[in-house]
Amino acid sequence: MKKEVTRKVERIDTQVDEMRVRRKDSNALKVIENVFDDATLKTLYTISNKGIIKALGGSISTGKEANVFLAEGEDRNLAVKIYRISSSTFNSMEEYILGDPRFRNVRHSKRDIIFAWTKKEHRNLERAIEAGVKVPVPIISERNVLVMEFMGEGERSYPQLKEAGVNKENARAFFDTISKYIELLYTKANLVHGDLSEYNILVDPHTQEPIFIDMGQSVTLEHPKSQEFLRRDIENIIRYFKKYGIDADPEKLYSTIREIKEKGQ
Ligand SMILES: Nc1ncnc2c1ncn2[C@@H]1O[C@H](COP(=O)(O)OP(=O)(O)OP(=O)(O)O)[C@@H](O)[C@H]1O
Repeated sequence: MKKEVTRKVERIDTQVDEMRVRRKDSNALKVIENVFDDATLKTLYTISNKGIIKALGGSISTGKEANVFLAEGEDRNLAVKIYRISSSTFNSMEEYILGDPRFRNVRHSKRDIIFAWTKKEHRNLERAIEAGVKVPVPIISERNVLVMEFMGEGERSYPQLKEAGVNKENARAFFDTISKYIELLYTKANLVHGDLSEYNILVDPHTQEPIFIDMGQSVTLEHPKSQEFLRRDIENIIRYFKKYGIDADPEKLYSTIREIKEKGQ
């Protein structure tokens, strides 16, 4: 057993090294080193020791505060989101965490905020699923690493809504499902996504089903800015679909969602 674990750990080490070598001459080297600091490598080992990740694959995305990698799981591919400890947007993270009663006891060191943020994304995804919203299934979160279901085919993520071929014929169906998801999140999960746009929604090309992603910043309704965020999410979506002939009133959708919530209380 011990040998097996060592082998897995070595494999991740080699892969990280290979990534470093491959990117040696590029600016991306700095980013890779920022992601795989020693503590993060240790966290990846812990997850690998649990048998969840068998091998780490290529980079899927380098975002403002996190990197997403493909990984080989027990019997399917996984997405591994690693929040960079050296994240530059930490201050805005703090603002979201501090307004959330679920994190009242979190210490305010940068690391603790980032760990809480990772846990928050995991829990938000779980709550979204319970409410009937399609999101990647979270599998484990440890410190700054979140492992989840890979929403893609082969080694490629599903396209973002923006690239998913929305047109005047299919726009209504997309819009209705997305509006329903915003409503379900609010009324059933007590959550507001908080950063919804054509970039944070993937589309399964086989079923044309929208998938919400990036729920680290999603807030509960007690958050002082939850109403502002809900309005903004609705406005972003309505703005996007306007060019495909959907004419919806953001204020009306906002009030409808609030009414459904009040009736259900
Ligand atoms: N579970 C997943 N399955 C497949 N691809 C994913 C998954 N999660 C994220 N991705 C890919 O990684 C990209 C970035 O993910 P996400 O938005 O969660 O990270 P982020 O660091 O917050 O990004 P940004 O800073 O750009 O907002 C997505 O657009 C998507 O292409």
